[in-house]
Amino acid sequence: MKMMLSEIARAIGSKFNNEKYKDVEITEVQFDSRQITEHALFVPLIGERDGHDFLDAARASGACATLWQNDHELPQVKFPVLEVDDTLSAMQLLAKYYLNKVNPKVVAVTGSNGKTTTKDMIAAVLLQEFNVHATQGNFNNEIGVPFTILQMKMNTEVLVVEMGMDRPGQLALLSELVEPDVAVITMIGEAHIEFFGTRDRIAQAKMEITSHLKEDGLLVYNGDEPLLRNLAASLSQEKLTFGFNEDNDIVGSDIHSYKYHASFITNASDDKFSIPLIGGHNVSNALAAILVGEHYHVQLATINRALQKFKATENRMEWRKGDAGEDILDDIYNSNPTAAAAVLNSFAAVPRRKNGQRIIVLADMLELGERGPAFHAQLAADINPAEIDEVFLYGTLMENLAAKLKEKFAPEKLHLFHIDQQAQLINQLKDTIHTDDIVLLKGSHSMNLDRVLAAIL
Ligand SMILES: CC(=O)N[C@H]1[C@@H](OP(=O)(O)OP(=O)(O)OC[C@H]2O[C@@H](n3ccc(=O)[nH]c3=O)[C@H](O)[C@@H]2O)O[C@H](CO)[C@@H](O)[C@@H]1O[C@H](C)C(=O)N[C@@H](C)C(=O)N[C@H](CCC(=O)N[C@@H](CCC[C@@H](N)C(=O)O)C(=O)O)C(=O)O
Ligand SMILES: Nc1ncnc2c1ncn2[C@@H]1O[C@H](COP(=O)(O)OP(=O)(O)OP(=O)(O)O)[C@@H](O)[C@H]1O
Ligand SMILES: C[C@@H](N)C(=O)N[C@H](C)C(=O)O
Repeated sequence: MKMMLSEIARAIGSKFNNEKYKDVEITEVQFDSRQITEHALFVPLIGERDGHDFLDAARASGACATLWQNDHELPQVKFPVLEVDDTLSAMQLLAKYYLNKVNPKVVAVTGSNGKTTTKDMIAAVLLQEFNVHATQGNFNNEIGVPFTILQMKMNTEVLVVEMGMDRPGQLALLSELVEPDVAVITMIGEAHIEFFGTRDRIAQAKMEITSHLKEDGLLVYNGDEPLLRNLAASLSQEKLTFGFNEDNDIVGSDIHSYKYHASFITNASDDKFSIPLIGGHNVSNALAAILVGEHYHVQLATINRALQKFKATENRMEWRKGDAGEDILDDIYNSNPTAAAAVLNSFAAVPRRKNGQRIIVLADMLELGERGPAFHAQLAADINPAEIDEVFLYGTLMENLAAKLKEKFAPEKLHLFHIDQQAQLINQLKDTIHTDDIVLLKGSHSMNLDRVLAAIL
């Protein structure tokens, strides 16, 4: 971006500490002093710590102006300070101003699972024909979405923005901020169900993404989810569905999941598609991306090529090489019951290497509320001793799955380890894993499987 401070002040209804700063040029907006480059407007946010305490660090890194919450004592500095009531709200207001100034088409993506992957697929498809800016990583909340918008280049034609939520009302706020031209809902699972109680309420919260969908906008959603079909029925805007049931607008079929890719066909053409991720769930994500690509008149053959070579964000079913030579399927970004079941079935379909074993490492799935223990036990349905040779379960909630598996399978049938301490898990894995093994790692973000991964890479 490139904006003068005077324009920014007007956009957020703020005032300067000194008019002489009005022509200071801003090319970056950043809330973290550790990430600042230069010509940045620093936005001090209040979290566990107070960002206002890092103004000196921000200036040392190249910040040339700062917002300042007016309930904090003004800094006595010869430096542009723009006072505001709330720095996060001001950043959101500035993002909305900048979005209107650049005026790209906006594709907003949400869903219990698959947001980041589907966002990456859509961005790869639209990049074939447009200047695209997309959410980096998983920056998908009330901080991440405005931050993503403010990172956009002035020549952006399409913004592909991921929107996450874990409470009602959050997606309505983000929908109002971006006013999507296209809204995508990948699926409804159990992510964060602790804060909703039922999948119905999760679906209602996800549908908030359409609260500010443009009148001539489009909703693309998973038509295999009855909750979404029911909620979408009353929407006035155009709707398109994707899925595997015949009553969808685009139907995936003839799915083959291999080690490094999955292939499928659709009812849209005779073309065979291939994506560099495994599992039917990723085919579902690709179907959504095909619909969005076609909506923006990208040729099907071009869409196909883009999907074949798209790069997924790390820790999403990413194959890595372990230090013993084993193949590790890294799916550690997050976990919840539907995602875990989907990945377990995809992993079980990956052929063992010669003389090698299939090993799974599952860590607790968090934010599932009082049914958390039952959700963990239910994963036993997706673990078959004929397909899985070693099972490592990590975390207190995984005790429920361990108990269920012991109930189902005699010890000699299934090598099962339930471990509470991460250090012990690492040691046992190091003792167990051999060169020709394939290993799946999956668990909630807060279980920090990244440390386990780092120890065996
Ligand atoms: C508040 C904040 O900005 N935190 C970011 C900060 O973490 P840190 O621990 O440093 O924050 P503090 O609270 O200690 O510090 C307060 C501020 O001070 C700044 N600061 C600190 C130290 C310093 O030396 N200099 C500083 O300037 C600091 O930046 C704070 O602003 O830094 C981390 C590393 O950069 C950031 O990761 C952290 O960001 C928080 C987590 C955040 O929300 N970031 C968004 C950009 C984001 O989108 N993060 C996503 C995860 C989003 C997510 O979980 N989504 C959910 C669904 C949505 C739920 C929503 N309600 C929610 O709670 O998020 C999902 O399921 O996907 C990501 O990181 O991937
Ligand atoms: N459509 C889907 N249905 C079920 N599980 C999925 C689907 N897409 C992805 N997953 C699983 O969820 C994991 C996370 O995928 P991704 O990061 O794309 O989802 P997300 O919605 O962005 O997650 P988060 O809410 O944690 O940000 C994947 O590695 C895979 O295991
Ligand atoms: C960070 C938060 N939105 C989230 O993803 N929680 C999961 C369940 C976790 O932290 O593991």
